Amino acid sequence: MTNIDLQRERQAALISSEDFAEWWAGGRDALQERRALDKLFNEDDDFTDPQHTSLMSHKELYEYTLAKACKFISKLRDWHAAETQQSAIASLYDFRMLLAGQLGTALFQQSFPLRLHFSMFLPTLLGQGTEEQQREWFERAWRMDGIIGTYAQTELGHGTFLRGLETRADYDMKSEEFILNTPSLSAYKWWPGGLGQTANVAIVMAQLYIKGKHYGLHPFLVRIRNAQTHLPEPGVDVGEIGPKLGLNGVNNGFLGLKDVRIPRKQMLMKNAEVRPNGRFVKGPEPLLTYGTMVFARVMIVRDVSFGLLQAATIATRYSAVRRQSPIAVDQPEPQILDHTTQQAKLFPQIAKGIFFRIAADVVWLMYQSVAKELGAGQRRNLPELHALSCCLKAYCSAEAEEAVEILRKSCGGHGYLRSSNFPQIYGAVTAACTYEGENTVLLLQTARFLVKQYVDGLKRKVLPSSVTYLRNATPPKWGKSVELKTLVRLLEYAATESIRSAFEYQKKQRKIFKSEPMVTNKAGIRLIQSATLHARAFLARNASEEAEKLRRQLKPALAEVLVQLTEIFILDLCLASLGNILLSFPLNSRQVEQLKTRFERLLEEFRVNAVTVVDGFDFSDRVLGSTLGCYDGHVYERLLAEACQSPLNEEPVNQTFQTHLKPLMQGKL
Ligand SMILES: Cc1cc2nc3c(=O)[nH]c(=O)nc-3n(C[C@H](O)[C@H](O)[C@H](O)COP(=O)(O)OP(=O)(O)OC[C@H]3O[C@@H](n4cnc5c(N)ncnc54)[C@H](O)[C@@H]3O)c2cc1C
Repeated sequence: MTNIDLQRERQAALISSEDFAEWWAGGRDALQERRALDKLFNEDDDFTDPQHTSLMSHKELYEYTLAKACKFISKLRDWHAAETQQSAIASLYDFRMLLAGQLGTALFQQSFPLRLHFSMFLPTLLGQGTEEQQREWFERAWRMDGIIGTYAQTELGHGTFLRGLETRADYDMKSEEFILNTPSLSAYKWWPGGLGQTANVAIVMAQLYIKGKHYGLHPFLVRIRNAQTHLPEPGVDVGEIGPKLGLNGVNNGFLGLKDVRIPRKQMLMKNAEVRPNGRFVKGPEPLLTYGTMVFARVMIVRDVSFGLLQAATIATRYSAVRRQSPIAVDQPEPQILDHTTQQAKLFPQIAKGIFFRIAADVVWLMYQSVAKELGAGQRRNLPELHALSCCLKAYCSAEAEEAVEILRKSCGGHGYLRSSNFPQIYGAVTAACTYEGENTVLLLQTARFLVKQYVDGLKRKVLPSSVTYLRNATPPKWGKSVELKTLVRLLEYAATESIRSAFEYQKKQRKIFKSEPMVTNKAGIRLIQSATLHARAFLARNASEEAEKLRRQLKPALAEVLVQLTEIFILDLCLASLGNILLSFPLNSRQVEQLKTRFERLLEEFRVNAVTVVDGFDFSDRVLGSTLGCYDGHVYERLLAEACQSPLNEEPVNQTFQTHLKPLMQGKL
């Protein structure tokens, strides 16, 4: 039987969680298809963990995860082949979503070592291999026929600064081969997922040299382990980098190369070619490389929104079950969900998870249309897409990380237990702040684009749609009540002012420093703030446009709840940006008060539907992997059952009593 408080929450809700689930999944058919797929795995005993993976040793976790991952990929591939007939990239996108989505997470709370093969190795083959190379490698790699890949770029000494990478590939004209070397300790590749004991081929990013002349960084397909024996190939020093904060199923590795030879054809040559005679031929601008990066970043926004909503579901259900501290002296202990401050911790995070994913969907659609334009030789919209994917990846991952921490703490002490699953979720989300472009660096890239657009705006040029607001100098109009469109304009206005001020500051710095990088470095803090505000403005506009659509499309009760969430989301963005807003628009204390009051009222109004909304994300208990967040709300029973599973509880007296405690107490140690 379900916990009585959770039952009451569900009965009192004004919307149906099934309606919500249908909308969230993208329609009835999509929801049913996903559920059918979940069932296929959930009811298969091969995929049931014998114990919580957090109780396994590092080595046990790898071996267990890999075995399960192989069965998973094989079963999923059969299903996917039967279900879909699409282009390679669409297929890959779908497949990648499955791996990171409900199913992948339910089965692998700490991810798994074959993921890089799909998330980085295959997209890079598609993005950077010639058609001939794709024929030779992609088909086989998609089937994993003798190929398990990873992507090796980062080195011990360098990650962000790509020109600093030291691994080199020297072309040997006589044998028509490249000779790969990591010439120093700091040149060792470090971090690639699956590299430790899993992958047998790596795409290695290396500096190309022909007759001693340097031609920049290029991707090389390097066999690192023998396809039959899996032993490292001669000259290859490969291993795993050890336990991490999270994602311990991924088997991240290191790689040293000493005079490793590969045929000329194994440089991925879509963007640049080395001819047999050693002639270097630069291809057209590597536009599709950006495409691969955009793909990966959109995926990350989806991933972090997923992690955030897992955490929000756990914390919201727990807050309905947990009772603590009477609000009025003579009253019984309320559900902690009734404390206003608890609502302020939970509800904005639910809203963020929803609107981050919606933004990722929008950028993915943009990506598809820009990819078509690129095919027709047009690159006009590429810089906008690139900037948007950079700033959303950076902003959403940082916000999601913070949100998961807020949600963990909202569960008090129990949130600190591994069995709550917050540590694993946090480990996965925080990693996204660093990989695929470190967040600060991505925000700086976005800011460069923004300043350029600002300058173009001053010249009255037409600006890309996500930054047209930079040309709109009209201050927001404050009406009697707080309106969404006013809030969006406030954020856009604050972003414009911040970009303007960063631009002016750079101008001043140019009088002091001659070099542009020095100027950028000096203006760094302001530039990052501008990019952050731009992300907020974009997300707010996107959410308000979505709210308009929802009003028209959905049942009124459901639409109303989603509009409430939109308002919570945008008000939260405004309150977080209040300092910047006040620099650009003279809000008086009455208006600020209006914002705060509206926010608090919305929290109160949303309260009745909170549990139903998180139910509507349709996470199974397995996906949540948490003692605190199960659908039936039997939190305390699960906490005790999980504690009893600890290997330390297997025997009544641990042997260290005899060897250490007793001698200590007897003064005999
Ligand atoms: C879980 C995980 C998985 C990974 N998987 C892979 C993988 O599969 N393959 C792979 O090749 N790599 C992988 N990486 C590596 C990852 O891509 C790098 O860690 C990342 O690019 C950051 O580089 P770095 O570690 O050298 O950090 P650094 O660049 O050294 O950053 C350290 C600090 O310096 C700052 N900084 C650096 N440059 C600038 C600048 N220009 N301006 C301002 N500040 C700057 C950063 O903001 C940061 O605060 C993974 C990393 C993690 C954590």
